Amino acid sequence: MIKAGIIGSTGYAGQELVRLLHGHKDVEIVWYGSRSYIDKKYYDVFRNMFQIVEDVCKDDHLDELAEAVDVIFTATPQGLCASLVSEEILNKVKIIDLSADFRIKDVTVYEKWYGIKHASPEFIPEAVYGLCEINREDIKGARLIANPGCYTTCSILTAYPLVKEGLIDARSIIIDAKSGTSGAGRGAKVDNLFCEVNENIKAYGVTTHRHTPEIEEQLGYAAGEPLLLNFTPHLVPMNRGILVTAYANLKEGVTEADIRAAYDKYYKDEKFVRVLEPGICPETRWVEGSNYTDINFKVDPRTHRVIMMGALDNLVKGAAGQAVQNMNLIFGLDEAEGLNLVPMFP
Ligand SMILES: NC(=O)C1=CN([C@@H]2O[C@H](COP(=O)(O)OP(=O)(O)OC[C@H]3O[C@@H](n4cnc5c(N)ncnc54)[C@H](OP(=O)(O)O)[C@@H]3O)[C@@H](O)[C@H]2O)C=CC1
Ligand SMILES: CC(=O)N[C@@H](CCC(=O)OP(=O)(O)O)C(=O)O
Repeated sequence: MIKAGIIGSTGYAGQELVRLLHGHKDVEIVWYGSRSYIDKKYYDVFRNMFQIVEDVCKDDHLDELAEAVDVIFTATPQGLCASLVSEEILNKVKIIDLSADFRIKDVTVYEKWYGIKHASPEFIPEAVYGLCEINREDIKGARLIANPGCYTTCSILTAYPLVKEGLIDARSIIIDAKSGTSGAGRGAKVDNLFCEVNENIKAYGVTTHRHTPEIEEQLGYAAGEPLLLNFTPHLVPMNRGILVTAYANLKEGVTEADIRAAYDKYYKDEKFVRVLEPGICPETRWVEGSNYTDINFKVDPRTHRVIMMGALDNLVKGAAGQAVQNMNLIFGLDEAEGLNLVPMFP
């Protein structure tokens, strides 16, 4: 049995990790980390866990935690994981970080976009960007995983095959993305109150959102050269879900068949990426509660652009599901163990 500890088990991403790991036959959660609910029963925080989880929430005594578990998930605000990582800890346990601390390879870029000082930049080079469909082999041998987030997973998976195959002008990409409110976390903020979010849709972080350099970096690797793009997120009044609509100029002579062949090449054997039939647009409701990313595209012959579309559940493939997928790879398990979740509706 793999013993797991979750720092930040009482946040939105952390509670989803608890739910998924409970359905995982090879994992036992032995540490429910929290900051605000120490000594409280976990089910008193999340009543869906009544008679399922009897444990109490614990403070994060890292040394004790590292002795007790094989893997630590950090589902905590930016900067926290970086402050915990050390050679000693990594020699004892694997760390799967759901925050952005180790996602960006250039620490000056991280510090500029996040506005915080990185506490352990010496571990950035060894961290593996845990986008399983793209970095599977590297993940298997990793001690430290930078688990990609919701907007970035959806954006990168949606555009990756066309960038990698050189079918689009990679410098012409525009990504318009929408997120449900759980993407903003459980902490109380005026902007996320019901009356602020309900019956409204708004763009935010325009030209400045911290996910922009992460998407640029990863798609830049696929393109074989650095690239710049526009990324505009929107907050929409639903609980879960990310929808990406991305636009790019097609290279001369590229056909619809070329594009479909590229998606097939990268995703036809991928369990968690579903390329939809022609004419069907991805919708968040058809992936909710599951680890799937649904993807499709349409060519506009008038403008000679391709419109790429993707949808996923921000708390599953965009966070906890992807973290479990990474853990499965690291520990040599079936990649889909604990993740055979049928999307729920409504
Ligand atoms: N929400 C989402 O859709 C996604 C989130 N992520 C990432 O996952 C991480 C968590 O996000 P999310 O769950 O939304 O956030 P929440 O605000 O919902 O939860 C944050 C968690 O971190 C804990 N925490 C906060 N500060 C500290 C601290 N100083 N020491 C220890 N624990 C602390 C909180 O504990 P307590 O409750 O006890 O205060 C809580 O359990 C973030 O880095 C986020 O970027 C990634 C992908 C998607
Ligand atoms: C709706 C909302 O506020 N979303 C968050 C992103 C979600 C998240 O937690 O970020 P990561 O995916 O990088 O982990 C934001 O815009 O900052």
